[in-house]
Order: sequence, then structure tokens, then C-alpha cells
Amino acid sequence: MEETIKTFPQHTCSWLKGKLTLYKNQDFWNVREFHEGGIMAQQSFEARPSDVFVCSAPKTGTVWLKALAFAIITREKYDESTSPLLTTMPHECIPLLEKDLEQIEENHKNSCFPLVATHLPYNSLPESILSSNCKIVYIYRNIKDVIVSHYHFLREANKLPLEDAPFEEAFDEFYEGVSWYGPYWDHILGYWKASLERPEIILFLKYEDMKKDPTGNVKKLAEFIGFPFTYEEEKAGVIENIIKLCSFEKLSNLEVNKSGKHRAEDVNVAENRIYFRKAKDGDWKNYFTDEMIEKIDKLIDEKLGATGLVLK
Ligand SMILES: Nc1ncnc2c1ncn2[C@@H]1O[C@H](COP(=O)(O)OS(=O)(=O)O)[C@@H](OP(=O)(O)O)[C@H]1O
Repeated sequence: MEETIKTFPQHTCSWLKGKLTLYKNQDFWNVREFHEGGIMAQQSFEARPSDVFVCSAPKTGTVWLKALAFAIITREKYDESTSPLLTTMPHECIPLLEKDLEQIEENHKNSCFPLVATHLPYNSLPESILSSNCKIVYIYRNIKDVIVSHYHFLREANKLPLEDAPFEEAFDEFYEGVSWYGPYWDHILGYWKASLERPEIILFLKYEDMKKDPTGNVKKLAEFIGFPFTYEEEKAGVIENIIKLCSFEKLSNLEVNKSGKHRAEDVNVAENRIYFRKAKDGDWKNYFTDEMIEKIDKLIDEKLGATGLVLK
């Protein structure tokens, strides 16, 4: 498969000094390994109706959503002082469809753990997920903060200091649609259209809304994935405890997330700390010029104006 993928349209990111090459297949850009994993999942993955998919474009709040979903479904077994989230990076708590097929199959055989994560666009999800009517939770975020987050993540993952990685070039590339699992607007649009057709199986969450109203959104999430909180749990403060456990302040200060490594055995090894940067709404204001603001707002109006989604 490696050779086939090398025949796809490709783009080497010059602002990353050529350290990253993305390939385009099925209308989205990705690194070779994750395209391979996605194609393998499409060919062989058999979903179970009880599987719950945590879906997102990168840098939109994936780690947060994973931590919350994990804490919600494991809350009978663990509390905020015993949770595996205290010692394990959230990405390692939920298998990734385009990477961890074996682990997902093991979970199917040996446990009732329902969570699977993926960054795949909706149109590239394995058919069995849709025909099994699996629940899908999707998170999206203001595009400007996603661009800044994407920039820093790739810069850090490729060990480039700020002065060697021009933000303007990273912006232009993202604007042209060349981003990890991008174009970002197409990613959102795929899940958005599907959520209109099948609202009973797709829950749309927005990063900024979750920050404004964590309790309401965590309750909504728990209900949607089939693990609603009881009245007694609400009274006992279980929701607030989960929110605190999964907060940026808590997770980013844990030793595992400060000094651990994600996929330590893998070619794509990354330091856990780079998944926890600032988590601030509006950090883009420190990076965008007026011209960038105008360009991206116009693009989003064109691409997503009809949806009513607000990404500015
Ligand atoms: N617990 C929690 N709460 C709120 N926000 C959080 C949390 N953990 C991580 N973050 C911020 O999310 C951004 C990373 O996005 P993703 O998790 O989608 O990245 S990835 O796709 O898994 O690589 C990245 O945003 P930026 O800080 O703006 O870069 C992280 O800092």
C-alpha cells in the first residue's frame, strides 16, 4: 500500500522545512501512515452497534472530548482519584480507528468498552459504522484557533523553533485546504450534513460552547452515548468531578502529560505535552493580521455560511 499512497497528489510543507509530506486521497490530506490505516479500516473494520465513535478534525478538542467520554463511561469503576486518566494520556485511553484496529477487535471480543476515536472524514468512515447505526459524537472549533493550534502542534512535533516556522506560510497552506485531515471546512461539512439527516446518531458539539457550559454539554454527551447521569449522581457532584478531572488545568499538569510520550514505540512518537498548549479561546488574535482575518472569514462564509455554524 505504501507504494500506492506515494502515487497520490502530495504536498511537502515548506514552512516545516520539508519535514512533513501530506498525501491527498478520498478528498482529504493526511500523512502516509494514517491514510494506510484509514484504508485498512475501510476494508476490514466490522463495527458493533454498541460502538460509540468520538470524531473530530485535529486540534478541535479531541483530547478533551476523549477524556470526558472515557470518564463518563468508566465512572462506576473509577473516580477522580483512581481514574486511568491520571496516569495515561487520553489518546491512549481510547483506540484510534486508523491506527489501533487490533485493539478495537480485542475490545470487541473481551470487553464492553464501546469507545473508538477517529479523525476520518464522514465520507471515509468504514461502511459498517453507518450501517450499524453507531452513535457518533463530533466536536468542532473556531477555525482561527484551530489554525494556530495546528501550526504550533506541527512545529513542535517537527522540533522547529518559532523563528524557523513562519506562521504566514502555515496560514496560507491551511487556507488552501492543505491541513492534517483537511480541508477543515469539508471535514465539518461532512459530519454536519450527516447530522441533519441522522440526528439520532450524530451529536454535534462545539469546543467554545463546552467551555461556556461544561455541565450542560457533559450531561448531553452522557445521555447521547447511553450513560446518563442519575439524579443521585448529579446531587453528589459526579458531573463537576468529571469536568474537573478532564479540565485543561488538571490534565496538563499531570506528570504523564508533562513528560510522557504518545506512541513511544512508533515512528510518529510525540511528546504528550504538545497536545496541551494553552486551550485559550481567541489566541488567534496574537497571530492573525487584518488581511488574514478578512480572508478566512470570507472563506468560511462561502464554505459554511449556509449551515448557520459559527466558526469565526
Ligand atoms: N482538557 C482540555 N480542555 C480544553 N482544551 C484542551 C484540553 N486538552 C487539550 N486542549 C487543547 O485542545 C487543543 C488540541 O486539540 P486536539 O486535542 O483536537 O488535538 S489532536 O487532534 O488530538 O492532536 C489544544 O489547543 P491550543 O492550546 O489552542 O493549541 C490544547 O491545548
